[in-house]
Amino acid sequence: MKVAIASDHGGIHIRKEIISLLDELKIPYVDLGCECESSVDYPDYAVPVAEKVAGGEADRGILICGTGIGMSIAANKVKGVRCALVHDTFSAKATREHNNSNVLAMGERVIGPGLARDIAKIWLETPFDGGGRHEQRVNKVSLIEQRSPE
Ligand SMILES: O=C(CO)[C@H](O)[C@H](O)[C@H](O)COP(=O)(O)O
Repeated sequence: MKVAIASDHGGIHIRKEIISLLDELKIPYVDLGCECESSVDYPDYAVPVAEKVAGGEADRGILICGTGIGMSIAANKVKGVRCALVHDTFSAKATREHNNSNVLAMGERVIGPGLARDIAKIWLETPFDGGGRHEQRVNKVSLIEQRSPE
């Protein structure tokens, strides 16, 4: 598995925490910034991660901003991306099992680094419960993308 990760200025500390988790789990990753403490725009970081996942260069993406909301909205505009905004461990497991989410968004102004690390670990390690009702529902979500105008 390869992960693409990015944050805006509101998510730098949790991004560093998750990078240390990825190192610990020996999961390869590409860190797409941001590099600075100054204010940046979350779509400029969400879209490159989402496109790496949609294009197959990364298997999963992780995005952090202040709330996770802006990142998740932007990432979900990219076809093929199922970005889940998660702030609890139950949802981290459920969104992998039920939604086969391929991008995780979290908010550093909502949760601390310890919980973010636990959420990311569970999300990375939980497989999709495919082959049944969940796969059927995820396929219906993909069909919505196909009927949307370009
Ligand atoms: O996009 C967001 C909210 O939907 C993120 O939380 C951003 O990090 C936040 O909007 C940044 O706010 P700031 O006042 O520019 O620091």
